[in-house]
Amino acid sequence: MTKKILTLATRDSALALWQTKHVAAAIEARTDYRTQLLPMTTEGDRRLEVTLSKLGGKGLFLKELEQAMLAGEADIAVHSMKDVPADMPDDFLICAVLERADASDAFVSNHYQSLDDLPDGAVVGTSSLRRQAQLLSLRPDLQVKPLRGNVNSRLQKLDDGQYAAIILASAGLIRLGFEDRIASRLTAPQWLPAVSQGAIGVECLANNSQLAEELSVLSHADTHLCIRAERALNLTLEGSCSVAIGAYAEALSDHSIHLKAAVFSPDGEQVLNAQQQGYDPESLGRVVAEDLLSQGAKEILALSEQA
Ligand SMILES: NCc1[nH]cc(CCC(=O)O)c1CC(=O)O
Repeated sequence: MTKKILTLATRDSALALWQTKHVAAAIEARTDYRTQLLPMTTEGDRRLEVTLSKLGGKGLFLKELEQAMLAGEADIAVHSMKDVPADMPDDFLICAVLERADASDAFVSNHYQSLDDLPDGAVVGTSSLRRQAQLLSLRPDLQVKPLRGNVNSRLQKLDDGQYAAIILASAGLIRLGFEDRIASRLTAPQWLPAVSQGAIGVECLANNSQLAEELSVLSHADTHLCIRAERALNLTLEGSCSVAIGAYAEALSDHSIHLKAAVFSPDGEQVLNAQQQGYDPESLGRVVAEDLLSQGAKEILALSEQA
């Protein structure tokens, strides 16, 4: 019998293609399916050079891929979980989350080893309010300047000399073969990544429960638990990637999860922290979010919406 072919919808950026080929290889190794890719340009990609930080978290990297699944042109879509909004439309579900890679942010510079090495008033590139806020909370003297585009074009802008340093996700750099550009890692608990950073997810139609079941073998149990906790936190905070929320969950040896999260004002002057350990990822995320809300997170996140 010939094997059935699964069509994987993907964005057409270098990073998205790497991630989708990674998922395709796992599917071919662990299921009876063969695979083909359907690369697409999403609205998020078209706006990448302009206004993304305002639009992030609204699923602008997903819509075209989801439409391809509804139209029967694709069976699944592959995403950076970081780009998947916490509240998914009812028609879709995440059927697998692969083992998380390095979740840290990377400090990338051609002249300096770390944040502490930067001279007074140095220009650092990022368009993420979360990264901006953490930079300024640690180093209020720095000048944070916008930096947009895909990973390759952001590195090019650093090399052009517009910035003393830039901040990118370590996972994206490593996947594209740029690990040697990482001068140092900004790691938890001192520095928190975005919700779901470093994790790749597979989305399918909610009514395709057979496929969802078959693809669940791709999932990494501990990663999936951690991502569920972080996403539950985001949902309760009504966060998107355009607001300054940092979160990082870790699975412990007794199968519990530890979740640490923070909410920042865009200028980094206000920082709320919360952390908790628990077994149920959804209630853990909610409890940590409620702790942050009781400390005034709503008011601080409202500052992000205006920024
Ligand atoms: N915001 C875009 C985005 N979405 C996922 C990654 C990197 C890979 C990942 O975090 O899984 C990046 C690039 C970056 O933030 O530097």
